[in-house]
This record gives sequence, C-alpha cells and structure tokens, in this order.
Amino acid sequence: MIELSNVSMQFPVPRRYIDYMMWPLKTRKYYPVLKQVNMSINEGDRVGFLGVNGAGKTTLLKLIGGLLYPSEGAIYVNGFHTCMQNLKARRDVGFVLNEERSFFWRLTGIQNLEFFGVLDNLQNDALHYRIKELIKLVGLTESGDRLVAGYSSGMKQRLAIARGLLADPRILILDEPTRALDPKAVEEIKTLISGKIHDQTKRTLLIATHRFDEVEELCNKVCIVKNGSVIDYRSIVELRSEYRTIQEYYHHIIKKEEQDEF
Ligand SMILES: Nc1ncnc2c1ncn2[C@@H]1O[C@H](COP(=O)(O)OP(=O)(O)OP(=O)(O)O)[C@@H](O)[C@H]1O
Repeated sequence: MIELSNVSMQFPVPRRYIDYMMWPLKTRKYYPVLKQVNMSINEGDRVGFLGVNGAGKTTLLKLIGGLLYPSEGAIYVNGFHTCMQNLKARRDVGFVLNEERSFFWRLTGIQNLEFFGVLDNLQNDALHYRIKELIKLVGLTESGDRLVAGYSSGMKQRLAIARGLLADPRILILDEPTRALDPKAVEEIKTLISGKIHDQTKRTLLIATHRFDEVEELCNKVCIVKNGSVIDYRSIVELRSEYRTIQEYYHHIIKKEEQDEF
C-alpha cells in the first residue's frame, strides 16, 4: 500500500537562471514541481501516469520510491515513512529508469548485474542464482556475456528491467519503459512486463508513459498529472463507462481542466 498525503515538491532555481529572470520572478528561490498530491495505491495495482513533458511524473515516482524527499507532506510505502524510515520504505521498491548512461558500457550485462546486485546486498551464490534467473526472464541468456556497449536499446531496456528486479521488489517503478524502442521491441517489452513481471507475481507497477496503448495493455488504473497536480486518478474499468479509449479520456480531462482554469 502506498499513501501520499498533501505532497508538494519544490526545486531550487539554478543560480545561472536567476540572472536571466525578470522581477518579480528574480526573487524566487524555489519553483514548484508538485502541488498538494493526495493519492493511495493498493498492492497489486498497475498505475499508468500520463502527462506532458515536465508535468512532474518522474518526480512523483522518485518521491514514491524514496529517491527524493518531498518539500511538504508525507509518503508511506507499506506503512514506512519515506523520509524518516527511508531504507525500510525503499526495501520493497525497484526502479527501471530510462537512463542510458546508468550502465557500465565496458562491462558485460552479467557483470553490470553483479555490480548492482552487490549494492542490493546480494552476494555469492544467491547473487549468481538470481542473475541467472533474471537474465533468462528478460530474454538475455545469449547476450549476458557481451559488453553492454554492443547492446541495442531494447537489450539495455531488458537489462534495466533485470536490474530493477534484482532484490525481487513487490513494487516496480518504470519510467517510460518503451521510450526510443522500435515497434517490435515495444511489443516484446510490453509482453515481458504484463506477463512475467505482473501476471506471474502480482507486483505493484507504477509506469510513467506517453503511450496510451501501454496504459491500456499494462495498467488497471490511470493517473493524469498536469502542472504538478494530479488532476484525475481512476480505474480503467470505471472510465470505460464514459470513454471509448484512454486517449479520449485523457484529452477530455485535460480540456476540462483547461476550461476550469479560466
Ligand atoms: N533534480 C531536479 N532539479 C531541478 N529541477 C528538476 C529536477 N528534476 C526535475 N526537475 C524539473 O521538474 C519538472 C518536472 O520534471 P519531471 O521529470 O518530473 O517531469 P515528467 O512529467 O517526468 O516529464 P517527461 O515526460 O519529460 O519525463 C521539470 O520542470 C523539470 O525541469
């Protein structure tokens, strides 16, 4: 269970930008990225986070995963406060972040997993057994001994998924898991996530994405983030009674929100 109560997040304005800002913005030391977010996510839920670039999806996921602390409010993951009990809150959370540079390119896929596995407190036989299992699960058995420098984007994404699963977390956070992949690789990653990662384990999945098909196929709930606020959060079954597709629902909610602003 994940609970967010009145969560706000501000980042400091970088010094180099202040010089170019006009008064009264010049006096601003912080800018808001998330505003008063309240939501709860049940165990086994698969939530798709939709919103334009810069809406605050990644920041929200990093806060839930305890990688960032909120400026205000509180987040509880399985009853643990993400600031006060950070290690306990993070124990059951795995991350699949879309950062190409987060692997050591001159090491093999398996060597990378060994490195990150040690950081996750796995050792010796337990670590090697887990890596073998994961390499098979993500379909990298043939290429586990190849240098990551020679991996395609799809293979790096599979490796990122394996890394996120090293500690066998109950909650998996995926930030744009199919970004920059070709259509075949997108389908393969979606099948991997829906079948082996969710269906067989009933893990909680939190997925930030720009793809409506991904939400349709992988999620049971949708959360729309706009300008740092959660403007709608509901189950897909519920929205089906009003909208034919996720796309139609998304555009309608965004339009309604814009009309309400004026
Ligand atoms: N570490 C940081 N320091 C300062 N500003 C940040 C930091 N991380 C994110 N931001 C800012 O917070 C805002 C929200 O960014 P975030 O990455 O959460 O959005 P997003 O919805 O995930 O966007 P995208 O779809 O492009 O990934 C942006 O304006 C971004 O520049």
